Amino acid sequence: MQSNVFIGVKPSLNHTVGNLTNSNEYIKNDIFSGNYDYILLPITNSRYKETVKRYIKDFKDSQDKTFCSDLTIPEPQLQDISISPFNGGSQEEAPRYIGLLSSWLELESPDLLQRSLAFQVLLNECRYAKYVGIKKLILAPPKDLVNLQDYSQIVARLLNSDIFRPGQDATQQNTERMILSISLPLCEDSDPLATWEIWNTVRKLCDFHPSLTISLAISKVKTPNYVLNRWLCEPVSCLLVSSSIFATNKYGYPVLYKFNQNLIRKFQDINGNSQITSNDLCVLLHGMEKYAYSVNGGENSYLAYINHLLKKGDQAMLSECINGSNEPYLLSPLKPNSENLTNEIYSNFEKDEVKYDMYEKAIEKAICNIKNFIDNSSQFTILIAGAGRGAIVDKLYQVIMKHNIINRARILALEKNPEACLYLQKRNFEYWNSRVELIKEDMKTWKDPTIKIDICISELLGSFGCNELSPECLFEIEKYHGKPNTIYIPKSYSSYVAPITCPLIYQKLKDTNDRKKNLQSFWVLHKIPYQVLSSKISKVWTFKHPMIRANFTQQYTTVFKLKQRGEIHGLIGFFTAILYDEETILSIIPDGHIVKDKLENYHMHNMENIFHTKDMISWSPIIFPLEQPLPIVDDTEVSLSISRLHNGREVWYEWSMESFMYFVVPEEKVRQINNHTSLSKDVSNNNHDHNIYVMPKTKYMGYRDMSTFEEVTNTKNPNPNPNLNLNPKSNLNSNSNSSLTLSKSKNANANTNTNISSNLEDSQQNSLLKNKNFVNLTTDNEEDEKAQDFALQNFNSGWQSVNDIHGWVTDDPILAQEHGTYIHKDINPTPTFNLSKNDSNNTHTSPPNHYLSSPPPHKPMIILPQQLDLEPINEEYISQEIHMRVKTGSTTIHNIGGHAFSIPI
Ligand SMILES: C[S@@+](CC[C@H](N)C(=O)[O-])C[C@H]1O[C@@H](n2cnc3c(N)ncnc32)[C@H](O)[C@@H]1O
Repeated sequence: MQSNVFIGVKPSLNHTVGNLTNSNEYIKNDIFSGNYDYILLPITNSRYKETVKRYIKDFKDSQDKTFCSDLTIPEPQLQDISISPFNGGSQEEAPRYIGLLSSWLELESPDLLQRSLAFQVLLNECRYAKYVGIKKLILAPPKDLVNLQDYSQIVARLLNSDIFRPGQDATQQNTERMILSISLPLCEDSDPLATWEIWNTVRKLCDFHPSLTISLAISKVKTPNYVLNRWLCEPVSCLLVSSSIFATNKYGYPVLYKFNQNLIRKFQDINGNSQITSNDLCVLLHGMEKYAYSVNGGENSYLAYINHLLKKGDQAMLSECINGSNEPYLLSPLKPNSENLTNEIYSNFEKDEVKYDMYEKAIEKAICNIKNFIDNSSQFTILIAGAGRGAIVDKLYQVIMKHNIINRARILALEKNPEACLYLQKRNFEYWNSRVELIKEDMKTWKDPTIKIDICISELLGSFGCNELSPECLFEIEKYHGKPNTIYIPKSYSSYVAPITCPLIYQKLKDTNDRKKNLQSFWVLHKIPYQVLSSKISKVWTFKHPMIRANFTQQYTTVFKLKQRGEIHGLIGFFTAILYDEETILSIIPDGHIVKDKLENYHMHNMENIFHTKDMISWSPIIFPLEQPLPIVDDTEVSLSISRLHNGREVWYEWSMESFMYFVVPEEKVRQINNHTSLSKDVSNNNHDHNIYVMPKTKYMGYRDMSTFEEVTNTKNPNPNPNLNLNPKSNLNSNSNSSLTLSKSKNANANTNTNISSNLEDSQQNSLLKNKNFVNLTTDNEEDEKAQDFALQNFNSGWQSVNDIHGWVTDDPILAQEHGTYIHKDINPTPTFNLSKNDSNNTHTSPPNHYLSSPPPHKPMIILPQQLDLEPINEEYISQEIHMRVKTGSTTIHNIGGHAFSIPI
């Protein structure tokens, strides 16, 4: 098994400028020797930029053309393009490119002409890229966060052009899509989720277009886990790896810090699970020429190192694959009560040795227990309710033989699936000595007054526990065949939920024909990345057997705390089942989560069983999606209501959520508000002065766009959350449900620390590299300490890597110093392929060009709370602060009346 992660390179300027033959040689040598899978090159060069600028100037000067619609930007000429169109079109011959779209364009310009120009240039570049067979294009990030909508509008127009429409093959199946990938840093130092938020905004504005992806620049410092986990859920096309984030090992070879090795490994692991075709991950190396002199092995040693990391990852994935993991999927849950399972499904189930071993253990415990209180001569009856093809019957038979009680045990195997019954007949004859009585019945209607059961064994559990109707099925058995002391295996099962972000699922379901129905149904998701956003997973209900009363309907309301902002795309659902006792528990709750049950008991320690049953593969989690994603800010509280409903014919689930945030206000101010209005009243009706002060304790939320900033500073009452203005006449007004409630709860403000680990490569790279005689990358622990951090101090953030990729450089030393960009005087506008072969008269007459004519686009403006003009805070106020709970959003009630999905009884 291979992870399908590719390696690409942005060739150094030395290679791409100057001697044309050299540049071709570079590309040919490295691509064709199989070292690099991709080369990143600009689609057009600066000659095209000059042509376009001249054209726009002429356009402005001309009297008769004044409308943007009159503007038609010329397509690039041969001298304007950097990627050869002369590769004959055959896949074997063609080097594979990732195209870099022009970064000098002003997508967010207030000048409509500039925006029209930007769109047309990009369209020309995309069209050319499609012609030469490029599948991935990288677009520079927005330069100005005020105008994300304008930037996104151009992106959306591109994506909705025919260029990004997937081709059709002869069978009318979708073929590969062209990918447009926006480059951004993986993490923003001052606000780790800020760049994710930029991406999320653009992606939403572009309506989750399936061709829109992200290319992430890795930084030199450790990315907090919650940020990394967030990105792992996104459609990431490229990891931009600058040479400046490497350190050197004791032999002087470049190596990545342990946390960045792990980061690449995690992306490698998840690659291919994104549900997006033609989006295989590419690790893109760049800037190697800058440090080639500082490392052993020169530029090639970076490539060797990344190759080595990926091979190691492939090997690890191979061993995981042997342990049962497979392809990602999103499936409608099985309904074994109303539909018959196929042979293939049974055989897949039966591979799960862990589950059957746990059943065996539980059965043995139950039989030992029964032996204790039934006298030696008495018989007892054991029923396997829903025996399938007999895997649990096998286990029971083994236990009975082991305890030598075959003459005392009456074994009944009940199954309603006629095909599975054939299997049972065969096994009974071949393996069970015909000691098993087969009953071909539906257990809900099976009534034999002569049979009372001592042990009832079943496996009617879905990913959410009760969703395969175990309660309804077993209740009928209890009613007609139970005894007061019948042992039930499982004896209880519980369902759990947590709010998650899972944009890939939302994107997938949203683009289906029956969007509304699909976004209100529940699904089993396997190996598709998601992130639990809440601090805890909540137990919602438990079914116990015997049930005594037919309480099939359940309802649960709970509150989750969500520390980091994001978007909720649904609820993830898990189950646990106690088969016999605390030692025989099945659980699909992923490890490392805190579980909250109804009694507010928090299980963390001494509850090993609350973690995922090791190596059990039968069940994947379930997702209850949201029809519209619910956006949340930092420190949000989400209230959830979920119900299991039953009308005698069907069972279905309904779910809804509301989000709230807390504002910290001095009690004095609250009293002022109170004097004007009752607190539970709709805020929009209040007309008092909203002179609410923001306490410095309140965590800053989200990046701020400048317009919001200006607005709040003008009023001298800055509100640190751009998503919610406390003035009831503005934002809250739009939500007719908005209400204010008071709580004395404390504001949780823990910040995640980012530690820079100095753990370096500790692996057996030697063996891999033995056949490469130029390099030895091995380090050992002792030597790790001596790792040399050779990169320039300034050059380690993701933004710098993004700048480097897009050639956002300046020759102005002051700007360079200010923005951390390196200085490079000139980027030659000549194309990188050899024109002379085809057009010997062609000369390159463009003037020397500085890539930037305007100040370099660098880091978008991110304003921190310290920079806000806060009112001085009196310490006394802090002791008297009150937290105001403000509703920030709500969903509809999903699947009301079971209209989207229900499970027939
Ligand atoms: C999840 S499978 C488990 C099969 C088997 N016990 C095993 O673990 O390999 C559930 C089985 O219960 C059967 N089943 C579900 N509902 C039933 C019902 N109402 N009456 C009889 N059998 C039922 C299904 O046909 C299926 O074979």
